[in-house]
Amino acid sequence: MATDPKRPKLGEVCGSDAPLANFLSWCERVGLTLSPKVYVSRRDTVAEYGMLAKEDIGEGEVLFTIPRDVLLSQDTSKVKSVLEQGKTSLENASGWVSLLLALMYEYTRPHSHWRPYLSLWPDFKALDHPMFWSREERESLLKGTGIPEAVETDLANLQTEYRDVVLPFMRLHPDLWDPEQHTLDLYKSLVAFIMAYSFQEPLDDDDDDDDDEEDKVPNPPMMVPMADMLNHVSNHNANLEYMPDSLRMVAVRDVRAGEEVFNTYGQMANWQLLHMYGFVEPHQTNSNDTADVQTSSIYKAAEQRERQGLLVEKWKLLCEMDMVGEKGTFIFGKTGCLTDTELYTTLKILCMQPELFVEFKENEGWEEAEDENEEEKITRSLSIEGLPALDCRWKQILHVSVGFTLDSYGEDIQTDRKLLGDETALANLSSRARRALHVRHGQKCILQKIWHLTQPTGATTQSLSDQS
Ligand SMILES: C[S@@+](CC[C@H](N)C(=O)[O-])C[C@H]1O[C@@H](n2cnc3c(N)ncnc32)[C@H](O)[C@@H]1O
Repeated sequence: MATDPKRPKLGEVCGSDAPLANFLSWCERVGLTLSPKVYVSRRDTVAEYGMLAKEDIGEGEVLFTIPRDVLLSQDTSKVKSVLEQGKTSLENASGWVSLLLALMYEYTRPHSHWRPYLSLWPDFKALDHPMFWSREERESLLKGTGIPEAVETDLANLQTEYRDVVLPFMRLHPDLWDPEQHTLDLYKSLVAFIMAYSFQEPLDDDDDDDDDEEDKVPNPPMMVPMADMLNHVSNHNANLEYMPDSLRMVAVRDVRAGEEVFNTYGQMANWQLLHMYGFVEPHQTNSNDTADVQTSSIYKAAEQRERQGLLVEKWKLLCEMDMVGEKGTFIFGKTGCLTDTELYTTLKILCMQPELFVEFKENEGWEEAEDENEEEKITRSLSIEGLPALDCRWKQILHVSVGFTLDSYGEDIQTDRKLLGDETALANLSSRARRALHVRHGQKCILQKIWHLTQPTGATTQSLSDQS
């Protein structure tokens, strides 16, 4: 391939980083093209490797292009045909097993086609997702955040998957895999690595049909060299586009020379960032931060209003309508409720007069004509601006359930806030404790706001910092 005279020389961009220089040469050989306006570096980035702008970049400019055959997936790995033959036995809930087997194979094969890329992967010992913390650490630092429960599920699933699906498959192919080398520990590290470094191509929009949206099987994850060098912030400036023959990273706004190029890993709340990627953004800057209220807390709060009444029947109907569930949650973001239709329907039914509820059940739904602006009305009424004007019975249920949620954390918001304001105390915290603090505090800020806005009218207005 001819050398582009505008391209920065390898030594210029990588200093003494031989693995990076090797990876960039490989990129040239396989046709992965990098704009001369960007470079990969470990300096001046938020975390290890990242991409920086060498010159000003305009919105819409392509930063790099990756041909599809450079992607590392179950469809491009050397073991592709074996995985395809065993497809039925490899089907599993997560849909990750085939990629995991492909990665275990390529990662431990000295002459893998992707070796220069694989050599750039971080040391797996450095991965610090909560799945590598002790259970006690998770319970004490992350109580109430939803992470301990999510991690327990992950760990149980990956162990079952390895024992029941992966091990039997490897034993059928001793020429390709060896359980002594491809251990449960390696499998677990690769699960965490896929969580943090893989990409999942969105499903085609063309056959968008709301009815079977839930039946659609998502695309399996894949590894995308170069794209996975980019760090994430919610206020990102680049985005990966999926083209028929290639993938390309495109600037979504102007980037000044010297600035880091940030991809987006999706609209990620801090609990999701910590769970899947092992890091957090400060709550103030993470516009996607959220907090959950368990549907069971709404039930408990409704019980205070309607001990003997129709509550059980109403809840059963809400379950049948898929508005609530045993482990369901209502999600609140910085602008209000994000699961607004579900919460609106729940509150409406819970607060319905008995005669109306009977009528509602008989009619199998609302009698009133479908309002075209209904969705907008619902979103507005459960937004931060709309909450104070909500029906006082709805507000009471929300207020009490949010109070239960705030009580479910290990410590109150003032304790967290004090710690965050004390630089010395903060510096003395372990990195895990610090990241956990950011997750908890962000969630509590959102919940406390909802708690405040749903206070019964006429209640003495306490200042936000007085509330627990
Ligand atoms: C797709 S990789 C990005 C490349 C990574 N920096 C590297 O050198 O391998 C994702 C990982 O980068 C780190 N990361 C990404 N964005 C970050 C951020 N804003 N703050 C801290 N760490 C970040 C996290 O460790 C995350 O698991």
